[in-house]
Amino acid sequence: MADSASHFGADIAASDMSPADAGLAVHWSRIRDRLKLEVGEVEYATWLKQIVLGPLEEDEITLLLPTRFLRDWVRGQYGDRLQQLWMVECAAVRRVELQVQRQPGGASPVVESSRAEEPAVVAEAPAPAPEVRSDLAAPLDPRFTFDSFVVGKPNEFAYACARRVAEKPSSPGFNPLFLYGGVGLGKTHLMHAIGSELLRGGRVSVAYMSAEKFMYRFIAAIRSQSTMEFKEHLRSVDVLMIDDLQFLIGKDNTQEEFFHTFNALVDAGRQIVVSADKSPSDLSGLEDRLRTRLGCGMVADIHATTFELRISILEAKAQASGVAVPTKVMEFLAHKITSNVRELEGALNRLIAHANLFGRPVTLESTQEVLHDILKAHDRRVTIEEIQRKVAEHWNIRLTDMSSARRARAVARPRQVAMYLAKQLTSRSLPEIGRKFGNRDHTTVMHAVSRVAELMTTDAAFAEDVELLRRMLEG
Ligand SMILES: Nc1ncnc2c1ncn2[C@@H]1O[C@H](COP(=O)(O)OP(=O)(O)OP(=O)(O)O)[C@@H](O)[C@H]1O
Repeated sequence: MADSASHFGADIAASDMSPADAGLAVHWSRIRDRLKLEVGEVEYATWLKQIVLGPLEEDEITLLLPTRFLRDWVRGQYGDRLQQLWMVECAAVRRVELQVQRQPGGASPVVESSRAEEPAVVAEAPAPAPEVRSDLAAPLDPRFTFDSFVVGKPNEFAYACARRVAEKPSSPGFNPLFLYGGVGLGKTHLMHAIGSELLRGGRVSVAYMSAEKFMYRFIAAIRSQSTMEFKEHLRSVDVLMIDDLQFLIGKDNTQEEFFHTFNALVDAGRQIVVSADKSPSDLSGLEDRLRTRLGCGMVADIHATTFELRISILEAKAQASGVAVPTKVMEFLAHKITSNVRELEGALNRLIAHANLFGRPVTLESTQEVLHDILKAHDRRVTIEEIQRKVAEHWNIRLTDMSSARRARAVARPRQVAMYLAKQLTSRSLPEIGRKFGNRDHTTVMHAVSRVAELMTTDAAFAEDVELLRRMLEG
């Protein structure tokens, strides 16, 4: 720990660390470790090592770079990734701002904001980009293997296709392999797994890069007048994998270049693997001829995770970490964090780091404490209309009776339950709730809330009904 504390200190703009700064430093350290793994030591040392953590203001974290050139380059190449990593790592951060750090001694403020005078990133990209020639592709993350990929209903087809390509690249019907699905569902993981598997078998050359990187590398090659080398290099690989193809939408020249590379490779019997957030036919904004070609091989989608898959993923990741995570905690997380695997994994990693750091077991209570910010962000916002609909369905009454003047118990009791749940599950005030129930007075709502609470203590079946409704509404 002493080691990492001094390491953080060196990377924080202010020298005195408040507890909030220390928390940010821990987040930043994890993000840097992750980036290092993703981009490799050399690229990290060249471009990212010099970033210094700046202040968090509202939901915007500032990262400082020593020169304008570096700032623009980092923004162009890694801006989105930094933003994604921060959002997953720290729920308080929604935006990342990259700024130039002024040298101390001048009268100017410590940082120079430059959003308004934003030059196009590409326009300021470095003239000769040495790695365009030497290191075109991004390194593969050694953790993203087929073995570490948890298979379930939502991803079994994509997994099977990926395995097939890794075993027999360029098989008819599987070229190109087009993987698509929402954010953080495992597309990149599967692509890296294909690459690692192929490299393990030797004899093939594999190039993996994000579409965004493809674009920057292409533009850098134009600037350094090395497009021929760029083209030749890409056309010499056995397997080309391009991640997040949606980034090419609207980038006509780069699309054109990709289209030609694509054709040259497929015609030469090489394998292409592409990922995107939508299917080829839904990627409007891509040139038609490219879309058509992308859809010509195997198109496999990764669906949103199910509860069962989330549990299996948590089990596998917890087991790999060596930290005991109770089933109850996994069920709680799988229930609460449904958006994507990246967030689920981030939450689990935080719990594990916490348990290791303090030598305490993971419990439901510690989970709620350690993850309070993430859990808050995932709290479902239930509306009064949803509550009214569910309650009306449950007792088989008309939705309009939620606001009608009818006082028969068969109608009045469900209405009271809906008011009770509206008070429990939303942040609406009593008068606001009253208004949604046919302009009733707030005292009527107050009466309904206490009546339902009272009945729940005396009538077990009724209490069960209300609890069931609450669970359904909380999602
Ligand atoms: N089925 C799975 N088994 C194990 N880990 C998974 C699975 N699905 C996703 N992950 C993990 O979730 C994280 C996010 O996955 P990945 O980066 O592959 O998502 P993605 O679909 O490429 O997202 P994006 O659209 O943001 O590029 C990774 O750490 C990955 O290892």
